[in-house]
Amino acid sequence: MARYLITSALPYINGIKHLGNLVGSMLPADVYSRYLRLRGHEVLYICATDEHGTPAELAAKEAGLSVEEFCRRQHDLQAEVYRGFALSFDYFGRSSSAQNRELTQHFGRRLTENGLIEERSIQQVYSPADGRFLPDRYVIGTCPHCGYDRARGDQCENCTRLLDPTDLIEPRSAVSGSTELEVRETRHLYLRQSQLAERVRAWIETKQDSWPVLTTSIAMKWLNEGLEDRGITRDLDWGVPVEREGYEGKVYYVWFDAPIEYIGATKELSDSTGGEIDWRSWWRGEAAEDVTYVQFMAKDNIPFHSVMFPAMQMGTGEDWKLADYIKGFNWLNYYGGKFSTSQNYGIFLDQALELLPADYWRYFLMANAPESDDTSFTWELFAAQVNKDLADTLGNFVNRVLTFSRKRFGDQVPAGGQPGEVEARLGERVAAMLGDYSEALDGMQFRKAAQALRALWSEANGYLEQKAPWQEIKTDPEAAALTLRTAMNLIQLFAQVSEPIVPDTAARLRGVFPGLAGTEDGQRTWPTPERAAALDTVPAGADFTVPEVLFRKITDDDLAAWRDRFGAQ
Ligand SMILES: Nc1ncnc2c1ncn2[C@@H]1O[C@H](COP(=O)(O)OP(=O)(O)OP(=O)(O)O)[C@@H](O)[C@H]1O
Ligand SMILES: [Zn+2]
Repeated sequence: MARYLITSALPYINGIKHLGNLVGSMLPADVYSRYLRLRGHEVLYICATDEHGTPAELAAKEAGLSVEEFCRRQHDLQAEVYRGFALSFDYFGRSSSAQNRELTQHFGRRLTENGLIEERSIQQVYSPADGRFLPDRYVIGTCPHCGYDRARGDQCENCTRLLDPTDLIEPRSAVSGSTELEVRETRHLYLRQSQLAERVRAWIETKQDSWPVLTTSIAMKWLNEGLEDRGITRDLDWGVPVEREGYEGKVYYVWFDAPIEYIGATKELSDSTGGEIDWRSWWRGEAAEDVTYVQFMAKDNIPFHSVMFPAMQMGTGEDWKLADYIKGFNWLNYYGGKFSTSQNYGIFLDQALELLPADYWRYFLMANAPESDDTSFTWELFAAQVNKDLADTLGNFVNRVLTFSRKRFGDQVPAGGQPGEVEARLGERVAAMLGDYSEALDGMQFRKAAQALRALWSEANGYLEQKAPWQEIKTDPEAAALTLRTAMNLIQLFAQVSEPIVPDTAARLRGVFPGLAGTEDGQRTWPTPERAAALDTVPAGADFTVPEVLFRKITDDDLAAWRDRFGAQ
């Protein structure tokens, strides 16, 4: 048994997230966590809402709420939606917590003591029309590197380069649209990343062979462009206060405190258990030496996690746990463009759950995860895969086997004769496919994992077609009984191994054999190849029940209505 610390990029607080956020961070982290738990490992899966920064402040204002109240409500709404998607966080915290404030200030102090934070007088964009200094992302203009005309003052979404607002060509205020911007002098703290660049580079170089190319290439691109010192304070009220004279009305930049919240949330959990779970044992020095720390995020977040956060951790001179693996994702697009919360574009998680239960989405998203490239959600593809893989392959198999067996042999698993050649070969193939599936999950190859799971479902259908118990029963009821018992063992295997990707369905499949040992929470395990090949976990005579139809088909009418509702072109 090993210890795994898993974190997924923190969802920002500005509204319910969309399918892109889910597939690019939380869902793969959940699938991996569930798999590792079934493998018997000790897993701590941590996530939280990212609550600081100007967008939260502005959204609160628009909602007529104090920013504290706005964040509290939005946190609860997000938490509820994630429960709906069966995300198995061990803790879902809040970056505005007292724990995070304390840790962020601690990081600030340590970095200052080590000479890695310095004060600079800078020119900052002030908008007289808005009566305020504009935070970087609230200045919009043309990217000097690639010419993208809606680049934000902190980062160009198009070429991922980090920017300063004053780099932008033809800048304007994102708050009021005003182009009458002034540049005024103000003082801010800078993280001297340039001093840490070589240490970070040396660290990334040790990961070149094992991390996804997407991750290391983005990290290296950043380092090769020259790691510049980065402003880490902002003129805002909402955030972690900077403990320094003259810094009243300034807070730490949201990208400074957000990754620290991975630690903060662990401490929130630790405190909520009265110290029973010791946060230090996951994050500090020797106590955390046996921990494997895996982070999940999409590509825009990779620079912060592969370079800036580790630089901060190293810069403290303390023994913080660094990421052992960073799994990065490309974009999931919705028709022509990127899903976007701020543009209200695509399908949002609450809407998705109104249409269909979580597993339909979870399966589709993992089968189409944007791993090697961007991928697209289309309603047509979604309907086709749900209908074929979930309804026709898995759902139909389960339903046919159980209803037919009940009709001919009653409410217990029929005995039948000894497994023959066909069953032996089936067992071998199933074990091999399970091997592929496990390997894909071990390697965090989620598309491959979903494919391998589908291959197992499909193998079961192939077996049933080949044996055709509805024919066998006419001449050899014993043979039909053997086929059905074997098929029921496949159902039981699916109940075990489908859990990471479609956990609610797995729970319903466990309900098929209510008395079976080892199916309770905390007792479930991952089958060994031998156990999978034997196909004999469910004995003859065991009770079974027939579940309601597992997956409903998406009809042409559904498709038309959903395309219409969400806009699809
Ligand atoms: N279309 C997408 N496909 C895959 N991952 C995405 C997509 N959009 C956002 N993400 C990821 O979701 C995670 C949470 O992001 P966050 O809440 O900050 O939203 P965001 O990136 O600002 O998205 P949006 O642009 O929709 O507001 C991050 O890891 C981010 O990279
Ligand atoms: Zn650009």
